[in-house]
Amino acid sequence: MIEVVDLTKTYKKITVVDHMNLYIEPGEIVGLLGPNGAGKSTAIAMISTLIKPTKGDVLLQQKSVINDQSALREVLGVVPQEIALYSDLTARENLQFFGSIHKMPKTKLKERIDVVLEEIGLQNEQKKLVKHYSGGMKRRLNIGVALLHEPEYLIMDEPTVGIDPQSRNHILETVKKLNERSNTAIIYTSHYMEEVEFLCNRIYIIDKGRVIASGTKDEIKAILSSEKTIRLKLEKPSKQLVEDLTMQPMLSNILAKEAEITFTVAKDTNFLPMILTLCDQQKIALKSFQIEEPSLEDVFLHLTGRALRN
Ligand SMILES: Nc1ncnc2c1ncn2[C@@H]1O[C@H](COP(=O)(O)OP(=O)(O)OP(=O)(O)O)[C@@H](O)[C@H]1O
Repeated sequence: MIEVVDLTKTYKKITVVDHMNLYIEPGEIVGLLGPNGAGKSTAIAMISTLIKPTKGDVLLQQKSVINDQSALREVLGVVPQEIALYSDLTARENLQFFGSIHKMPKTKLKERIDVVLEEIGLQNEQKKLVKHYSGGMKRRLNIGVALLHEPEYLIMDEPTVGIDPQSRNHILETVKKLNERSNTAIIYTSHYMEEVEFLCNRIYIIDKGRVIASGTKDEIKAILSSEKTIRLKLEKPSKQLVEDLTMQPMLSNILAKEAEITFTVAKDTNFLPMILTLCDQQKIALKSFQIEEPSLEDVFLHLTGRALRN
């Protein structure tokens, strides 16, 4: 098990990771969900011992790895947010180069490269130069590099940023299969709620360097058990209606996106007559209204008053 205890990082008096506590057990997928700048990358740079914490500790099997990283490096793979590949080499050559850093024996390395190319779905493209790869293929190879030494734990820092939806799905499926087939434990950071919901057994919601909620999806959503989320679909966007809704004390977390408005209300509130009256007064056609299951996005909004993504 890897444990993070009161992990803190301060740059020039600004605390960007603030007494963070979390753990990951063998074989599980844990999500760190938070908006840009929440401190996720800084936290995982400390967990993977790339930077030193100002305070706190990282433990592997209850032993600190801050001053002696060797045991952690053997069992941990890190997929950085930035692509770290040689673009004038092929995929196979990149894997050979990074494998040689791990000082793996030649035959073992060849075996691992074949397995990894299969895991990331690049067998047929392995002889292409990386500079001719799509963004999604580069991201997959970036993951492959971290898998060469068969890590028990893998940290992935926003591995789907900046790629098309199809490549994104491919990466999500790769991560899921990797966990199922090899039982690799994964710490997955993202600001995409859908990815974290799809992949993770447990989730830590991070904001301003702090863990503001943690648990299974159901445990986290239970934070909102006394509220319901409503989605209104209008014929066309209405600024006036959004303003009027904002004035209603029974509604909170009002978000408008084009002709859709969402808000939360206490579970037993009868809000519908008020909405119908407002639409009637302003001659707004209401296409539909739905009561929704709360999402992790709603929990974030409830806890911080801000949306996860702007
Ligand atoms: N070396 C540094 N010196 C000063 N401030 C830093 C440094 N590294 C990070 N920060 C600040 O720490 C905060 C957290 O950054 P971090 O990259 O960890 O967030 P994040 O959640 O990973 O966001 P993103 O998804 O944008 O990478 C940001 O405000 C950032 O500007």
